[in-house]
Parts: sequence; structure tokens; C-alpha cells
Amino acid sequence: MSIELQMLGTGNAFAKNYHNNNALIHVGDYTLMVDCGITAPLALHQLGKTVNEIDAILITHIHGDHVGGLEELGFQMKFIYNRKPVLYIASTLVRPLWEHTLSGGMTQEGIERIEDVFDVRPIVAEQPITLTEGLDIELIQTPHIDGKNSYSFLVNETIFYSGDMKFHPHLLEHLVYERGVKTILHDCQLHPPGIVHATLDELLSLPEQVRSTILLMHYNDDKEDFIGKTKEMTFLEQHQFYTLG
Ligand SMILES: O=c1ccn([C@@H]2O[C@@H]3COP(=O)(O)O[C@H]3[C@H]2O)c(=O)[nH]1
Ligand SMILES: [Zn+2]
Ligand SMILES: [Zn+2]
Repeated sequence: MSIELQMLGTGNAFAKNYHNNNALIHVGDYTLMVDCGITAPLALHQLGKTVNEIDAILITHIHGDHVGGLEELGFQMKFIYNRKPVLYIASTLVRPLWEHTLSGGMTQEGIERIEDVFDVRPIVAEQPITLTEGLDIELIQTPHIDGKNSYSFLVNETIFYSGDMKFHPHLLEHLVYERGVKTILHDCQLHPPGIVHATLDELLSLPEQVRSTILLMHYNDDKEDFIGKTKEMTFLEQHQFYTLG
């Protein structure tokens, strides 16, 4: 079954021309939000949407451009819409998300644990789960910041969405050649050094068959200067709809 992808933003953590690299995945009436960064509530608002239209959120890792909007989302859901949003997150990240990121702002009478605001669904890498009919997710642990857990994921076995990750050609080639992945949505640091992200030059070094599956996201503000310099790879554009799978 195909999915509809709409990026809330396609910028990197410091971009000002683009929102944070967060996404909406639509399957029928179901809407999954992928990451909820600092700019996600504003991006939703600019699309004429409210947080109440989100059925669930999936978190890749704990950086502000991926979780910085969760406090507003959680408070809006609780105090305006009176419901607990479903939060899919690696089991290894549940405590760090609450204790290192959210608890300072959200702790008050009646909110002592993350479960008081979110319907937390801990998930485990390499154990696929069905979110709704036609939407299966499999987390894959991928390298980003040394010592910090970070995850990418497969959608319906054929679409790979990178959380922020270092260049990992072996994984990308394995996904395309051995797992039948048809589309790779990959974060891309346009200017070297990448260090914690794959750079454009690194992604350009992949075999043509792999490059031809790649849509670039999480890019710098001067992305327009790179149009025509990415070989078979193309840039994802925020707010546009893409039918994938
Ligand atoms: O060891 C580090 C940790 C972080 N950073 C920068 O901070 C940003 C945090 O969000 P991000 O993961 O999208 O991108 C990261 C980089 O731009 C870095 O360059 N080296
Ligand atoms: Zn990021
Ligand atoms: Zn990151």
C-alpha cells in the first residue's frame, strides 16, 4: 500500500529558511508525525492544521529539532483537546526524553511522569510493528552522536527514513540490494565536514543504483545553490505531497 508523505520541514537544526526536518505520513485517515521539533507547531499551523489531527508521533532521537516541540504538543493535547497523544519511541529513549528534556517544563501537580501526558508505546529496533492497517514501522539503530541512541526506520519494508545519521554506505547498500528498499529519505549535510551527518559528497560516492533511490532532506539554508549538483538524488521539498511505496 502506498503512503502520502508531507514534510513539515526539510531544514537542518540551524536552518532559518526551512522548518525542522519533521514529517507527516498519511495512510487513509491516519496521520503519523515523524519527530516534533521546535518549529513543528508553527509548521503545522502554517499548513492550516492543529495538533489534534495527529494520531501518533514517532521519535527518532533526542535533539531539539526532533523533540523540541513535544512540550507544546503535549500541553495543547492535554489542556485544549483533552487527550493523550500516542508516542512511539525506542524504549532506550523514554527515560532520557522525560528526565533530560521534558520534565523541567512539564512537571506540575498531576504531571509527574511522561505517561501522564503521552500514551507511550516503547518500541524495539528490528521488531516491526503495525501502527494501523497499511502502515508498518521497523526501527533501525543508526550512528549519529557517539554514545547517544538514535534511530532510523523502515516504512512498509520499502521506504527508509533516516533519523539523523552518519554516512553508513554498508547499511544503505544492504537496504537496497538485499532488503528491497525502493526509496531512501536521507539527511544531508551539504557542506563538509559532516561528522554527525552524511555529507552530500559522501552520498554522491554511493553506487548509481543506490543514489537513484535517495531523496535529500535535513539540508542547509543554501540548498538552492546545490540544485543540479546531486546526480540522481533530488531534494525533498517541505509541505509538498509525495506518494511513496
Ligand atoms: O557533536 C555534535 C553535536 C551536534 N552538532 C550540531 O548540532 C546539531 C544538533 O541537531 P542535528 O543533529 O540536526 O545537527 C547537529 C549538528 O549541526 C555537531 O555538529 N556535532
Ligand atoms: Zn536534526
Ligand atoms: Zn540529531
